[in-house]
Amino acid sequence: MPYPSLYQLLEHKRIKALIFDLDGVITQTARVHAQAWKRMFDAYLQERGKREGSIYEPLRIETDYRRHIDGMPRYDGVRNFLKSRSITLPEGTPEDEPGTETVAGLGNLKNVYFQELLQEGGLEVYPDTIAFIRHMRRQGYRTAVISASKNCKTILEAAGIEHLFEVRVDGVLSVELGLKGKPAPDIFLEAARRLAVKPEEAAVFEDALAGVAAGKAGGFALVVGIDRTNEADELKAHGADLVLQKIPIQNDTMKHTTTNQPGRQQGNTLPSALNKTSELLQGKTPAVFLDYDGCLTPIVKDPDKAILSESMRSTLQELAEACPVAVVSGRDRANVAKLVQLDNLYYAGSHGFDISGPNNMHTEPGGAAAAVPALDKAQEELKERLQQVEGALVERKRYAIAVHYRNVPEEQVSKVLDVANEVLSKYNELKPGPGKKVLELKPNLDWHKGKAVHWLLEELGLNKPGIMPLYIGDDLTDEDAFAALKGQGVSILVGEHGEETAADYRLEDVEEVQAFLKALTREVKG
Ligand SMILES: O=P(O)(O)OC[C@H]1O[C@H](O[C@H]2O[C@H](CO)[C@@H](O)[C@H](O)[C@H]2O)[C@H](O)[C@@H](O)[C@@H]1O
Repeated sequence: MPYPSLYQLLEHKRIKALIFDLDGVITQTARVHAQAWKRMFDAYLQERGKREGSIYEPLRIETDYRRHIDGMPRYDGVRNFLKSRSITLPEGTPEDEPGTETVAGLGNLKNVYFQELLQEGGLEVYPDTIAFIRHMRRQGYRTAVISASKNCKTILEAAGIEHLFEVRVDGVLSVELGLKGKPAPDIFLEAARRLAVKPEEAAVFEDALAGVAAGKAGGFALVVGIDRTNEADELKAHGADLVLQKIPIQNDTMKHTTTNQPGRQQGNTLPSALNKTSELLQGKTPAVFLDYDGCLTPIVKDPDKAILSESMRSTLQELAEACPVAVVSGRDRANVAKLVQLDNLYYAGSHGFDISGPNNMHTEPGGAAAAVPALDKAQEELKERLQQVEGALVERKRYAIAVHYRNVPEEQVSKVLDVANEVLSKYNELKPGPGKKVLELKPNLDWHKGKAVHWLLEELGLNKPGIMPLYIGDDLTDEDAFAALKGQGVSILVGEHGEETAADYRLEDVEEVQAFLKALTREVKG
């Protein structure tokens, strides 16, 4: 069997978040650090050798630096390397003059040299990593950057890439939180905690030996060793599951699109579903699944004002008399059922966690009840912290919270998102979900609209050759349902959501959805 690719491993291990070391993985600063260390230590060792009449042995980057310094917090690096030369110095304090003969003083001098070298040589990123991060974020992966360096923020800003990471855990924060340096896993675990994922759901990307060891020790699902210095065996020996000299973006991205996510494309390239009802049904009876906002009603500023038109209601009523119809919504189930006001439909609310239907059917197949205490607490904190932000709206559903920012002034949006992410990071029971001008906090469970659709098909006895499942939706959350119906049914995207889609057809807007549903009813009724 061929060696699995990075993308296959990410898919296979159901990874949700990617945590990147900075120096040597994202930015070409690892060798700048190495030069700064060498400059500082060589001068110190030479002077010390002269003073003590001993032989001066310079710092060797390939061995001394890689084994004893690389990836570690600044003062740990000083102490560790000196220990390897049997030298012990007083600790000193962070305020020590650069060059003072203390651990802190030598570390401070190294930082002066690092800043100088950065000024002289400029700052370069690794384009492969940046392209990969951009690509994966578009696929919905969450991203964090970690670094033992206290210069992390400055470097990210100088490179203009700080926006690519939702979470940053750096040398400054590590000191504040008392995190142990690599090879201890603390820094990676803190990043995972802030991303609200478990280590088993995250991949670590590291070039330092101490860093891959830290990823391994943290129990991360995948530790990718980035081999910039021809040390594949060493990286593996320290715990890397996969070693790459460069992150493959071109080929693997193509493979990812064609094998793992078949048929994904831009929404505006899809054929229209209008006037194609008989072609789509292939003589079968449809089972129709409909999203609510943006599909049955236009998107409006106030979620309470997304009222179903009388005419759409009668279209749905007639369709439901001809075949099974379900509304699969991010909204609260009771709320969406009240908006639709038809009792011969099925309703899957809170993104499919809460399902009801005719004859008093009510079930919660995703197992979200355990997340309610976390949702309650998160709701309370969000309401409290966002009440002063103009336009921010916290909408509680039974099994999700929507933090709406559609009406928030542009300059305040990042504040709303920061608060939402911060609250989210406190609860392992919750995970984020994207939407249209909304960030949702959902139960951290493997359940979504696609699973709800499969569950309904099975439960209603619709998993049979004579049935053609049809799903119509406009949002990113509907992509789970589109993907779930691949090869079994037909998916229709309404309008655009800005990302590639797994849908087969498109409809422009709510009017076209209604025209399509009317044609469908005519087709089924004959
Ligand atoms: O799955 P859906 O039925 O499409 O529900 C998704 C979210 O829809 C609502 O928010 C969206 O529509 C609002 C009204 O048009 C709009 O103001 C908001 O910006 C949109 O994100 C609803 O409020 C959420 O609870 C649903 O999750």
